[in-house]
Amino acid sequence: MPQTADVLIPLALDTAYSYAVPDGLVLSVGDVVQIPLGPREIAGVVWGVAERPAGGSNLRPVTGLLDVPPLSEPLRRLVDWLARYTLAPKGSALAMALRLPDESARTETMRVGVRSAGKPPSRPTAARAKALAVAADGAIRGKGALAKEAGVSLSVVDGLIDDGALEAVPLVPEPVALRPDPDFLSTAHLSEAQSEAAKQLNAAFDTGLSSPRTRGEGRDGLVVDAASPPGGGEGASRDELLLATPPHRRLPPRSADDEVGKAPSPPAGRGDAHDAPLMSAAAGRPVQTILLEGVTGSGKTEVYFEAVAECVRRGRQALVLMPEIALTAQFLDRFAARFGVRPATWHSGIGGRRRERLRAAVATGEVSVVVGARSALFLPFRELGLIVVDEEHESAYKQEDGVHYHARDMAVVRGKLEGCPVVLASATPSIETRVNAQRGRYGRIVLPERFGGRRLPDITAIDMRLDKPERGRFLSPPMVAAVKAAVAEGEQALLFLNRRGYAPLTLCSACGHRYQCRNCSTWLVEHRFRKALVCHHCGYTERKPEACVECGAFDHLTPCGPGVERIAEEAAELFPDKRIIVLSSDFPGGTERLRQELEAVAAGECDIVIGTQLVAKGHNFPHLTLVGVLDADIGLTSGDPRAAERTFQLLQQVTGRAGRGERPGRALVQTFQPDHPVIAALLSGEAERFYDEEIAQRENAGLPPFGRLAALIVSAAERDLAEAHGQAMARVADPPAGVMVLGPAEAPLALIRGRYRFRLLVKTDRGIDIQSYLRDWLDRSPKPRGNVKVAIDVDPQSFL
Ligand SMILES: Nc1ncnc2c1ncn2[C@@H]1O[C@H](COP(=O)(O)OP(=O)(O)OP(=O)(O)O)[C@@H](O)[C@H]1O
Ligand SMILES: [Zn+2]
Repeated sequence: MPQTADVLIPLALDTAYSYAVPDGLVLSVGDVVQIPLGPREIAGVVWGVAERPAGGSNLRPVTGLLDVPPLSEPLRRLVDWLARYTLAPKGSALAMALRLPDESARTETMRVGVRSAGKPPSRPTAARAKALAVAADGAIRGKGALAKEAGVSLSVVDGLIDDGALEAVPLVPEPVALRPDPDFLSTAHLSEAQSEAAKQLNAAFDTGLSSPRTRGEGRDGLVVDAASPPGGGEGASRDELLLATPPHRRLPPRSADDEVGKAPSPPAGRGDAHDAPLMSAAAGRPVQTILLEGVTGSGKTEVYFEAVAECVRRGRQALVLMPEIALTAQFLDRFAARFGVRPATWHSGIGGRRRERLRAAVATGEVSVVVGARSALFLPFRELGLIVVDEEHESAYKQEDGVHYHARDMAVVRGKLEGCPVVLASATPSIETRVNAQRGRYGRIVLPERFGGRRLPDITAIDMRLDKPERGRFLSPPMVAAVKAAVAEGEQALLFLNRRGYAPLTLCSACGHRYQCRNCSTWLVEHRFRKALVCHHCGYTERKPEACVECGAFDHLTPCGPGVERIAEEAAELFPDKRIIVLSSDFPGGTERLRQELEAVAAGECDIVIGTQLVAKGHNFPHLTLVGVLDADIGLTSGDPRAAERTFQLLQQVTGRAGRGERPGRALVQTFQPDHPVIAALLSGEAERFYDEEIAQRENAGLPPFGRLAALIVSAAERDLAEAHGQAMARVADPPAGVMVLGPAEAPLALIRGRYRFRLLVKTDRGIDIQSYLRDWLDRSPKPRGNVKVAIDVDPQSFL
C-alpha cells in the first residue's frame, strides 16, 4: 500500500505537512527526508505515516530519503514536549534537534592525502622537483601540508597528481573521541563521603527505570510525572502527557549483561540504605532525578564521574551538561585522569564538519560520553543512560531567544523520556530544585564538607559606611591590606566585581549630559582598553569623544562607578610589581583566550585576578586564598523575584573559590547592607536557613515553584504600537480563577536594538495548566500587525 507522510519542517511552523511517498519508498516515523516547499527543497522529519489509497494523489511527493540517522522516538517526543511547553512552533523546536550538515561540510567529507607514486613527472620544473623531494620519503601528507613543507603552491601539488607523479590516498579521519575507560582509575582515590555518595547515585541505575517493563504504565507511573513542569509545580495537565507518552519502544540491550548481569534491583525498604535506590518519600517509588548537593570544593565532580563510569560500563551513553564557559581544559584533564582520554565536547565553537561527525558518532553509539553546553541536550543519542547537569542553578541554562527553554528542566524531561537517571549537581541549588527534593520528587545526596579535610573560607563583611575607600577609589583599606598580605605570602587574590568595562556610566561634569545608547534605554559603558563607549545590550559602540557632544567642553567626561577595568587600574597602582590578570567575557580573543587565561590563573601564573561572574563558575584555582567581593549589593536591588537567590548563589560560588588548595582561604565582602538577609546568611554560613526563608517567601507570594509564571514581551519599532498591542491583548485576557494577568507595563529595558518593549506577566496557581491558558488567550488576541512581535517566555528567568 502506498503511503502518505506527515513531515515536520525545521522552520517556525507549527504543523507537519502531508506529502505522498513515491512507490518503492517505504518511510518510517523519524526518517529524515527531502521535500519540496514552495519553490525549494528542504529537509524535514517524518512525524507520521498513513496508508493512502492506490492511484492518484494531489499531494506533492517526498523527493528523497536523506542519509542521516533518523530521529529517535525519545528525541521526537522531546521536540513535541518542548514545543508544547514553551509554546514555540514545533518546527522551531525541531530545528534544535535537526542540524543538517551544511554544503561545505558535505563536500568535504573525505579528506585526501598524497604520497609519491614513484615515477617522475612528464614535465619537470623547479617547483615540482621541490615537492617531489619532500614526498620522496613515501609518507602520506595532506595536500596543504606537502605544499607548505616544500614551499610551493597548492596548484603545483595538484599538477603532480594530474600528472601521476603523486597519488591521492584517502586519509582515515581521526576518531571523534576515544573510548573512555570506566576503570582507568580505581575508586581508591575517593573519600569515604564521596564513595558513599557515588554508591547512592549508582543505585539509580538499578531502579528498573530503564527497563522496558516500567515504561508507559499508566497514571501512577512515569507517565504523569513526565508531564509536570520540572521547574516546579505539578501543573501541566495529565492529558497533555498521556498524549505525549505512547508505549515506549526501545533498543535491545547491547549485550545480555547490560540488563541481566548486574545486580537485580534491591527490593524496596531493604535495610541497607546506601546501595538501595533513593526512594521518593511522596510516591513510594524510586526517584529518577537526583540532586547532588555539595559545598564548594566538596568533590562533586569525582562523584558524578563514578555515575558516568557506571553508565559506560553498562554500555550506555552519558551526557554531562555544563554552563559553556566551564568547559575548561582543566575539566577535560580531570576527565582524562579518571577515564584515560578526554571526552567528546559539544559547544557553539565547534565547527561544521566536526559537528556533523560528532552527531553521527553519537547516533551510532560510537561516542559514549559527551560533555557539552545546553544545545547538547538535543543530540541524537542512540542509548542515553545518564544526564548530569553540572552547576544546575546557572541561569546560563536558560535560552533567552528563539525557543525560550531551560536546559536543566528539559534535561529532566529527556531523562524521563529516555528512562535514564538525571543528576543535578550544585553547591547552591536553585529554589526550584530544592523544593522538588524536599517534596521527594527528586532524590538528594549531600556532601556537607570539602574534600581532603579542607575548610570552607571564613567570610567577613566590610561595612562600606565605616571603612570608606579613599576618594576616587573602590577598594576599602581593609581590603587593600588583605590583598597585600596574601600576595606577600605568595598566594593569589581574586577581586570580584560583576561589571564589565571601566565605568557603567559616563557623564559630562560641565553640562550633566549622560551618554546613552541610541538603540536601547541603557547607559553606555566605557571600555577604556578599547577606547570606546559600548552598549551591553545591543553592542552599539562609539568612540569616546574628546569633548562633550552636548556642550563641547573638553576634559569634563567623568566615569561614574567602577567596572573591572577600573579596578584593574586601581590594583595596578596599589600593587605595581604584582602580576594582574583581568577576566571579562568581552575581551578580544573570545572563549579561547579566556580558557587560556583561566588556565594561567589555575597554574599560579598571576598574583591578582580581577574578574566578573565568569570566574565564579566551577573553577579550581589551587593557589587562591583570598576572595574580595567589591560590591556585594549589586544584584540585590533589581525587581527580579530571584534577586536574593541569585545574589546568594553568586556570592557563595565566588567566595567558594578561596582555599581549595593546600592553604585555607578567606573572603572579604564589601557591602553597604551587612544586615541584609542575603549577606547575613552568607557571613554566618547558614545556607539552610536562607533557603528555608526564601522558600517560605516564595510560597507566600505564590511565586515559582509554588505558582507559575509566563511573560509576554510585546515589541515594536514604535512605542505606541507596542503599547497598543499589549493593551489590546490585556483587554481579551479574561483570566479564569487562579490566573492573574499583569500589565502591559513598559519593560525595565524599555528599548533594545531600536525596539520598544512592553511586558505582560501571567501568574497562576500551581495546579493550573498555564500553557493551555496561554494558547487560548493568544487565539483570542488580535494578530500582531506590521512590525509588532510577541515573544512568549514560560518560566521566565529574566524580567528586564
Ligand atoms: N577523590 C579525589 N581525589 C583527589 N582530589 C580530589 C578528589 N575529589 C575532589 N578532589 C579535588 O578537590 C577539589 C574540588 O573538587 P570539585 O571541583 O569536584 O568540587 P566541586 O564540589 O565541584 O566544587 P564547586 O561546586 O565549587 O565547583 C578539586 O581540586 C579536585 O581535584
Ligand atoms: Zn544598545
